[in-house]
Amino acid sequence: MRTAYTSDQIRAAELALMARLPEGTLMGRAAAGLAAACAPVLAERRGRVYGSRVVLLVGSGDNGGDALYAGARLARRGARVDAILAGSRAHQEGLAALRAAGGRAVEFAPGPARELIGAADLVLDGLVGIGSTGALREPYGTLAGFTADAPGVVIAVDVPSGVDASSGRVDGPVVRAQATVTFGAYKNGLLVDPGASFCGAVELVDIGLGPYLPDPDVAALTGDDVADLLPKPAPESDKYRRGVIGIAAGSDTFAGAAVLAAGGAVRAGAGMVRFASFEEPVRLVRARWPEAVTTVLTPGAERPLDDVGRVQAWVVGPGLGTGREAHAIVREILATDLPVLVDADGLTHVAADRSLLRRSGPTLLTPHAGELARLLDVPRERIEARRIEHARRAAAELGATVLLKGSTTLVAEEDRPVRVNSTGTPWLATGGTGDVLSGIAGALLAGGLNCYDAASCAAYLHGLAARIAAAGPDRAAGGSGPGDSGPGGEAPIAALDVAEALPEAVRAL
Ligand SMILES: NC(=O)C1=CN([C@@H]2O[C@H](COP(=O)(O)OP(=O)(O)OC[C@H]3O[C@@H](n4cnc5c(N)ncnc54)[C@H](O)[C@@H]3O)[C@@H](O)[C@H]2O)[C@@H](O)CC1
Ligand SMILES: [K+]
Repeated sequence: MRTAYTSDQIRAAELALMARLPEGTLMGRAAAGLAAACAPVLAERRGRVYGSRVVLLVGSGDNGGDALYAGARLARRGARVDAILAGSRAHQEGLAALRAAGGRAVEFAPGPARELIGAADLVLDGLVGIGSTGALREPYGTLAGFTADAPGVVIAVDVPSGVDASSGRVDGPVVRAQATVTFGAYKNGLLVDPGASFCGAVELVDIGLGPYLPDPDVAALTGDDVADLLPKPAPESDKYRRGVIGIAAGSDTFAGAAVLAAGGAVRAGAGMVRFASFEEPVRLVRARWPEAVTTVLTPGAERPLDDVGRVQAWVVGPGLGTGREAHAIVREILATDLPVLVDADGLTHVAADRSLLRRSGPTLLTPHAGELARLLDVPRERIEARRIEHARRAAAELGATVLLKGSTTLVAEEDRPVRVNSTGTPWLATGGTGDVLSGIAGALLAGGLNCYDAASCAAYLHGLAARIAAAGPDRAAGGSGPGDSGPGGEAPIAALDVAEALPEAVRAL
């Protein structure tokens, strides 16, 4: 499990640790780790540290102090190090250390700053770290802008300046780093978009904070965690014990969603899939997934699902439509005390009538930002900008587990860390992949996982399967850290490809 924390949590842990150590110890550890991460970057560009050019962007706080001390270490190894002092003050001991090591420091001025950055092999962003509040002020914003054209490598100190460490929010100018060297523990903003997309590869430097950290605010499952959580068939398992998932999806207009949701469930290992819907989706599901047991629902029936048979969990909503008949299906399913996953059109019914969510069984909602905007009556952009906050709020307000889809998918449940998914590829942003995700999560619910684990394992497998489908099985296994997904060398995928790659994803865990 990879865990992450808010700035306040980190600061409290640092204070507790600092109280037991001589002054300056933590910053010394941080700077040593930072310099150690920079040296190979310089060696790669120049053959060695000696003679390379390093520019430090130095803000007025301790983040700048880290950059100055690391710069001093690199200067002692023969790098030419120039610090650009952006704040009204700078960390005095750090500045003295840099000067003593032969480094130089200049006050910010636009022309010279741009020239220095343009000539640097490495730019260290030490403008602000966990002490940042709000959008970058001037001249920090201008300096962040200059780094966009830097020909050298940009490494962020602790957090890319402009990214809010606690939320991942980005409100204005921001440093886009190729790598981020972070101290003590991951910060939420390094794992959650939009912040995560500015971090590059994240390297964690241990400064001894571990014993002082509280329960994490955010957590990311690893492949090992998912392997441990996944229900496994035992020798005595039969299809009922492995979990029967009921899926109510598709309509005569949107029949394809049904095939995709059923495919996700079949390939994710459901013991049995019972599929119930209107005539056209049933015909298509039967043709594509003969494994599914299908029921055509009687239009206008008072209890449309009476003939479906027993299930252990339900998925309702993908492509189901927003009319009266669909509403009756959603209502009947939510009236059971079974675990229910509500997606897509199902969420529209729930947004129009929240009383549907007052139920005895567990509920998993799987909205994208637009659907969550309707559920919470909040503008979509605000949700995109503050994803952790809104996923958490939705879970509390709606009394459900909430899986918020997006470039970093989040799973929120009251009183638990928000889980952030670390797998995926930009190629996943294509129609129908959400329906597959519903089927996977539904199969895991029916298999006995609770909503929180089913949602986070489903998101992980879905992202991994997408990578495998996009990259080909030989290349895609392994590597599942945030920020290391990318479309390089990958090919477009269709939603069913993701379902088909699920067995390979499970094998690769
Ligand atoms: N506290 C500790 O024990 C350790 C802290 N470390 C470093 O210290 C950092 C935190 O240092 P600080 O608490 O001094 O805070 P920062 O250095 O992150 O930033 C605070 C300074 O930036 C200014 N500032 C805040 N928001 C701004 C904005 N939007 N635009 C422009 N200026 C802004 C503030 O006026 C203040 O002077 C960490 O991120 C990490 O890099 C490390 O050395 C490890 C040990
Ligand atoms: K920084």
